Amino acid sequence: RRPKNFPPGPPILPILGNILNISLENPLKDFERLRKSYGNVYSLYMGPKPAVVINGMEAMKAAMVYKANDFAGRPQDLFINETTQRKGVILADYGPGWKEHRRFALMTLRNFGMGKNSMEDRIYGEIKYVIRQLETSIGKPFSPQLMFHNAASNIICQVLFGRRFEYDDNFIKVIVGCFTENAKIANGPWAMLYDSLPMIRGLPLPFNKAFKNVEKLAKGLLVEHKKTRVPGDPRDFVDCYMDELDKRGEDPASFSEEQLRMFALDLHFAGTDTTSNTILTGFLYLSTYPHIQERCQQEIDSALEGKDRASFDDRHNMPYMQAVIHEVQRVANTVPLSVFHCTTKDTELMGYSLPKGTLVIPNLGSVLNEEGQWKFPNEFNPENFLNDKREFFKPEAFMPFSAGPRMCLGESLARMELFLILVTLLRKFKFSWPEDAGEPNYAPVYGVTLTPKPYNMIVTLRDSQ
Ligand code: HEM
Repeated sequence: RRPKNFPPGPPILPILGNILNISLENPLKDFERLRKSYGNVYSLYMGPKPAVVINGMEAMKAAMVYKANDFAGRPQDLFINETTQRKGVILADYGPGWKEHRRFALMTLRNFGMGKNSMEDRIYGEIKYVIRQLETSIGKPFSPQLMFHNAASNIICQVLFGRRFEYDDNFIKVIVGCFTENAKIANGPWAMLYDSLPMIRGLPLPFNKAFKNVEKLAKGLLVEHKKTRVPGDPRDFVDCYMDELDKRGEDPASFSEEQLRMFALDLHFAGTDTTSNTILTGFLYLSTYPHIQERCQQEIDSALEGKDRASFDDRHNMPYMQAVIHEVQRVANTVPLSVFHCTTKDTELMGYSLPKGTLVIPNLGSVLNEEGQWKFPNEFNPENFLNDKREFFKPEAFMPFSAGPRMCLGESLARMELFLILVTLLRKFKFSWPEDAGEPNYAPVYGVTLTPKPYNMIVTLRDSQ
């Protein structure tokens, strides 16, 4: 039975809780159905463990922003905690170790924004390769999945390790291979069963593969850097962290090499699928909404006239492009259930009582298409981000990066990538839907990140190029 004044939800079965009420393969539709029955804040039992699902902007802000400290924890007893050996930043609990690492990452990423070898340069370094690949595919059906995945991976590698990797490089193949496999396990029924039924955790079941993968990943990650770094002259994020370790000397607090290994893997993981799936969603819509693509191109041509390349600052002269990118993020709903949170103390939300340690699932998708928050909640329409004067504006319900103290740490990098990649490619190429490809299917494949179904597009050089 639910505790007194706990959010309502479907009847709870012994041992199983509510796991039969939701599809373990894709719970999003079930979450929507349950919201209709039980309201914006309801509860589900994953086996014996209660979870509270938060839906809609009002409840999301009430938790993530107005009661930020109460809701900024991360659960510590899930399958994914085991896979990260309780290190890194994404899953770190709310406390001094998380705070120090988050602050360090934000500061380091901000510093990379400036000067020689800036973030923009690092992103352009990779865009060159994307252009080269598109040029070799002119006129033929081309599947962009792998290309954008590798590009996003390489951009974050430029930041972390100061270099990109050829697409068949063994180092990156191992990282990507292990992550892909772990993401599949973490999304699949085995992880859900691991979390719901503690008695099966010691058994030799498929989830054990994920723990082995992480050991394989961490091994050897820093070897090359340690050999080649010049203290005090950092080339990249890893060097900056090592300098910080030197600076801290005997008293490193929460900083350590083990932390750095998991931190780097965290950032690579968080920065790859998210960005690449958003870009893929962008090209899926742009190639099937040619009139929107053309309007973007007209604006790009005029805003960048006489310029070699776009800079992130140019976005201020491109309200339509900005609206399109934000609308892509809205419909992409790339991280639909955010990262799970946890209450840090006994608290209240929308009149319900939530004890300390309650697992919280922020249903970001429910805000991104919430009736009443958007002019056109259920269609792809950049007007959602344009006001009567045709200026770009950002409705409060735009929360693909979540909100509050745990919100995405890579937001500024991600926004820069989306802008520079989309603008540069749209300036040079036209993207069309192949005539024989049938109706486009916009329904994504469910996972920690939503992925568009594989598709082909036809790339041609624009007349003006
Ligand atoms: C379009 C791209 C991206 C989207 C939609 C996205 C979305 C998100 C979301 C929804 C969260 C969870 C926030 C929460 O728990 O409340 C998150 C966390 C995080 N993201 Fe992103 N992200 C993107 C790109 C990136 C990039 C490029 C990086 C790498 C620098 C990154 C690093 C992180 C980290 C480290 C966290 C954990 C923050 C913490 O727990 O304090 N993300 N992101």
